[in-house]
Order: sequence, then C-alpha cells, then structure tokens
Amino acid sequence: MLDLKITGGHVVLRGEVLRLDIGVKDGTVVRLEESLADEAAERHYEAAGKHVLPGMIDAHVHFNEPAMGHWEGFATGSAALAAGGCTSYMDMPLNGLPPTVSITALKRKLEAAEGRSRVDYALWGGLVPGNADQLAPLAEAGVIGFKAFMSEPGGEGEDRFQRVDDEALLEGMKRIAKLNRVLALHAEDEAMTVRLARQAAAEGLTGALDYAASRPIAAECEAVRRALLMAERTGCPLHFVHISSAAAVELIQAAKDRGLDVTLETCPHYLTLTEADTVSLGAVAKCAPPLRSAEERDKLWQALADGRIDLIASDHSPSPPELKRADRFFDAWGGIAGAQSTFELMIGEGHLKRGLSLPFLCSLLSLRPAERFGLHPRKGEIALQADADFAIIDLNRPYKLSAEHLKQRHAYSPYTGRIMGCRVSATVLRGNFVYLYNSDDARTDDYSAASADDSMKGDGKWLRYRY
Ligand SMILES: NC(=O)NC(NC(N)=O)C(=O)[O-]
Ligand SMILES: [Zn+2]
Ligand SMILES: [Zn+2]
Repeated sequence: MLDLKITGGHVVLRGEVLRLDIGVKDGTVVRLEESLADEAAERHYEAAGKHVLPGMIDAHVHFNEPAMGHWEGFATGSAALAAGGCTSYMDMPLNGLPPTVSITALKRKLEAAEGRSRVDYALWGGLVPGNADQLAPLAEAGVIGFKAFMSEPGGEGEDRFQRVDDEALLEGMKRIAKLNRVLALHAEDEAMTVRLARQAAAEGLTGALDYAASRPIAAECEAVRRALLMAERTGCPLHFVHISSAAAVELIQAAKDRGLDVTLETCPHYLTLTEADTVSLGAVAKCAPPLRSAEERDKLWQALADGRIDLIASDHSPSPPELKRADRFFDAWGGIAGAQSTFELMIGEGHLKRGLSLPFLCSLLSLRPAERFGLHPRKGEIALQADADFAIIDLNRPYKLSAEHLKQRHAYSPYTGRIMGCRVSATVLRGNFVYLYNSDDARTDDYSAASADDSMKGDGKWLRYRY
C-alpha cells in the first residue's frame, strides 16, 4: 500500500507539465502514472485544478541561531519556508554567534537546529581571515560550501563574521579548490562602498536613495571581476550570491564562456522591487547590494529569461523590527525577510505575468540549486526514486499577503499588502505534509494539522551529501 497518493494534479517535470498521479512510499516517489485511482493509499490528497511542483530549494537563508534566535530561528524560519513551498534550505554561516567558521561553531549550529526544522536543511561554512585551517575539517563534517564577504557584513561584537581581504580570499580559494566545494561570495567592493558612504555622510546625505547610490553597480562589478581573476588562478568553483545587476551577470557569463566553474543567484527582491520601493516602504526593503531602478530590474528578468541566471534564492536576512528604524537609512539593518514569498512571487511574476514556463522556473528554484550543491538526484525534481518533496500550488487563487500570514519570527516583510498571483496550498516533505492551507477555513492557515511533526523524526534532517 502507498503511504500517500496525490491525484488529479498537473505535475511539473523537467521540461514538461503532465497530468499525472503521484504515489509515495517511505518518503520516496514510487509511482508517476496517468491514474492511481484504484491504488490503496494511507493518505490521499486530491489536487485537481492544482499544480504539483518540486519543493523549492532555498540556497541562501540566515537563521541566526545560536545566540541570535530573537532575530530568526530554525523553527520559525523553516515554518515560513514550508508555508512558501520550500522543502530544503541552506543556512548561511552568519548572523548567529559564533558564526559557522570552525568545527566548534558548526557543532553549536547543529545543536541549535536539531529537531527544530520543519523541512530539510544543509549548512554553509564561512571563510574568514584566519580560519584557513578549519576549511578541511568543515568540509569533512559536511558543509555544502563556504561563504565569504568581500565587503563588511554588518553586525556587532568582536566575534561577528569578518569580511575577507584579498590575501585571505586567495588563500581560501586555493584550499577550497582542493576540497571540492563551492565558494559563495557576497561581491561588493569594500573600498568603493566605504568611500562613497563617507562622502554621502560628509554631504549630509542620509536617505534611501543616497544609500543605494553609495553601493553602485560598479561596486558589484568590480568585486565580481576581482573574484573571477582569482578563481581563474586557483581553479576554485564560485557561486555569486544575490547578484543585482545585468552588468554583473554579463561578467559572470563571460567567465562561464571561458570555461570557469561559476554560477550566480539573484533574489526575488531584485526582480520584484525597485529603489522607489525603498523610498516608500523604508528599511524593510533595505538590502546589500541595494534595490536598483525599474530599468535594471527588467534587464535582470531578461537575463533570467535568457538562461544566464543559475538559481533564485531568498537571502532571507531578518532582524528585529527595531533595528530597521533609524534616522539615517545607512544605519538600519540591511536584509530582506522574504523567505515565505519566493515561490509565490516567482510563479506569480515570472509565470503568470511574464510568461516564463513552470519547468523553466522550477529549474531555477529547485533543480539547479540541488545540482550545484550536491543534493541531486535525491532532491531537485519530481522523479521516480527521488524524495517526495512537493509544493502544491493553486494558480487560480491570488491573495493579498498580510502580516498574519507570515510564520517567521517577526511578521515583517516588504511584500505585505502585495497581491500574490498564486497560493501555496500544501507543502510535502518526504511524503509528509509540513504545510496545509485549509481553504475551508477562511480565517487561518492551518498547518499544524496533517503530520507536520513526522518530518522532524528520523534521519535526513541535515543533508550530508558529498560531491
Ligand atoms: N549580514 C547579512 O545577513 N547580510 C545579508 N544582507 C543583505 N543581503 O542585505 C547578506 O547576505 O549580505
Ligand atoms: Zn550577502
Ligand atoms: Zn545573505
């Protein structure tokens, strides 16, 4: 007998969408057929009129435990992801304390996560000045890659995450190349952004647009260019996080064309918000690199449609709302808390509005991240023998996002008040419902029903995939 069957849905596969029924046993997809009507199953979800997509894999979130759980934690952050159709995520090595830059810190991170996550996860380690000797042990312990900042990451306290100088970056790349891991880079040129911020302060310029002007596209391109030169010398695989400009995409594309092992992500906020929103919404829409012009946003969509963007990640980096209130926009915390909305924004804007196909968008949201960071073939697409990780989506149910919908630690997002073009109806992790929107109950999203807890039992919580 099957554990679960999902019938009547349109199933998004690699390159095509088919009307199929799905059979699940022991957390794995075991049947994909036109009809499983006569098949016995412990649970049955009728998905007629809905689409079944591979669960999203979010390669970039900041859950700030240990020590900073009052900013965001594994339980609340992963509940938000589950409500947004995400079934696996990769946690960044900051802004918890200590940051994940040593084996001791990794253990603390794992303890903080243990038994609290609603969906599957993997961890990033950090590359910072002075931790070169920790890279091999961290890789051995299973981190999926390393993250480094080329500009100041922000935060307070001596043990906060430190940016790399060129020397530490080059040395780190040499080592990471040998470890068969990817180095993820926050690419903004420190010298340029510091100089421009100082200049703005000296001129008394403190607003949202002044902040954006102090972190121009040129700063992103300069850092990307320098990192690519070092990658060429060291052979280190690179992944550029949160790329905000088409010009940077082009630099990276040229490197790909030269044969470099390099990928890039962008985030829903660069595709759906602009610097004008930073003015109207305030620091809830503050991030680094900053939001750009509407013209730049459209160029980024074009680059995406042209296949020049490898993946989409949320870069969910929340803080308590107080830290978003500051007289000078420069002083507010930078980071956008969009974990719950990636899928709905990308399907709503990318598919329903801009006409990109669902298989294409799912490759950016699931398959490519799974392939890049070693989770494929177990995760990343709906296929026989793969994990039964799904987002079940209703394309005919637009809704207005409000603070009450948000499951994250602080119900604070630049997308509240926005009409989402579609809605996640249910999220399934290895055959278990980890989120269920109960459309009969107009008041609440009832996701405590179903067997949410099942997903937290057993193994596979921390994915230890090797290349
Ligand atoms: N310290 C952070 O979490 N920073 C993050 N903040 C952003 N993107 O504004 C990031 O990933 O750079
Ligand atoms: Zn960053
Ligand atoms: Zn980030």
